[in-house]
Amino acid sequence: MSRAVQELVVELGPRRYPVLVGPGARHQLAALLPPGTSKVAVVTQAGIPVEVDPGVPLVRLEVPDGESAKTLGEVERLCRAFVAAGLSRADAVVAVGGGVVSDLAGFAAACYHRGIPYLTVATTLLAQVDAAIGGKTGVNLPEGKNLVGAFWQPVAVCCDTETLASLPAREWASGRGEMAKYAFLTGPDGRPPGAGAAAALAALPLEEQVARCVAVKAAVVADDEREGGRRMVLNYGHTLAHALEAVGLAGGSLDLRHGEAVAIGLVFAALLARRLGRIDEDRVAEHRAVVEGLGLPSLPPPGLDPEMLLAAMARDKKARGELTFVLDGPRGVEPVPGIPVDVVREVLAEMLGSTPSAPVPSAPRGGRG
Ligand SMILES: NC(=O)c1ccc[n+]([C@@H]2O[C@H](COP(=O)([O-])OP(=O)(O)OC[C@H]3O[C@@H](n4cnc5c(N)ncnc54)[C@H](O)[C@@H]3O)[C@@H](O)[C@H]2O)c1
Ligand SMILES: O=C(O)C(=O)C[C@@H](O)[C@H](O)[C@H](O)COP(=O)(O)O
Ligand SMILES: [Zn+2]
Repeated sequence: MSRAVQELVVELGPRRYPVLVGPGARHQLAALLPPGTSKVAVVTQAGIPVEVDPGVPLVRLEVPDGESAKTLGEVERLCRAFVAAGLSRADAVVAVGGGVVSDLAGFAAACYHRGIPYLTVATTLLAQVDAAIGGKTGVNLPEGKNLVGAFWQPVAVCCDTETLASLPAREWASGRGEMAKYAFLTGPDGRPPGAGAAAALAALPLEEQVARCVAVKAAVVADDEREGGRRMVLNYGHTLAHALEAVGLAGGSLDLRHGEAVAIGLVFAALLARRLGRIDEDRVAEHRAVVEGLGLPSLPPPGLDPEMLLAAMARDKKARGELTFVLDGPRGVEPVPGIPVDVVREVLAEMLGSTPSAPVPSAPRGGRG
């Protein structure tokens, strides 16, 4: 069963769409295009060895590698290439890549002609379990991550697990950072969220791991498409993660993948929840054990300026005057507004003062790296 392509659905009424998960899912792309599509722009990166056949003429457009490619300038370049290719509202954009490609191509599709259809063939673990689904598209500003964007749902998503064969080890680990997040949101098979859920997820065949994460994300998105409330749980670990990434983008020597930053952010959120009396030390240790067990860092690299991180966190999109953090607690993980900056500063000092411990690498079943 798990080797076949499964079809999950993001239930959004007239904009509901399928997410195909499994080996060879990309070969169904042609059948997923909106009827009447006459051509597509395939947006990808030079280093991604994945070909797609949409069954209609295509123009192949490459975007640069890395987080620094998520810029408004790159969106303009893409949109001008769409004009050059004669793309109309009857055509489509197909993103073939990881989260950088789908965030960029999705946002370009959302803007071009005020919105044309787009589809994603997700080729990283992180994109398959998270970035390709849910319709958050956008780019960074020098001031911070994902500060400009749109909710623009894809027409369909292919999570073709065959494409992961060429994924570098570090990108596998980064994808597991988002999977660690899911482990604290839900407990599959009746287990409570946390270490047991992470172990249960990791024990599944790869296709099933991806499908479980997609199912969790699809349910949350269907319930709260535009992040009025519950969807914020998908941002667990992201308030510090985005600040770390923003500091990296601002020219520091920080080199963190998104999933690595999320792993550190999950542990930070646990420390903050403990400081606020929401969880105990054992639960913090559980967060550390989960991320380290997945081969991910639980502490930021040394030498970071806490005030730069605090300034970046103040620009988080969940903030409403004071900071909003997604925190674990007696009711599980939930958004918590009104977190005083001094408390965050104190917990940050605690974390930055800790001695980094080496992550313990271990690959889940079906995962490489
Ligand atoms: N929109 C969302 O809901 C959402 C969710 C999570 C993350 N994100 C965003 O996604 C981005 C991170 O995405 P990512 O982790 O996929 O990183 P990425 O897109 O930068 O890809 C990582 C690297 O893997 C390469 N690559 C991709 N597929 C490959 C393949 N099959 N074989 C070999 N190499 C391959 C890429 O060229 C790149 O060098 C961040 O910008 C993050 O903010 C968005
Ligand atoms: O889909 C969501 O909602 C998420 O928050 C998923 C996150 O993993 C992802 O990193 C997302 O891009 C963060 O969005 P942002 O709104 O905090 O920029
Ligand atoms: Zn994320």
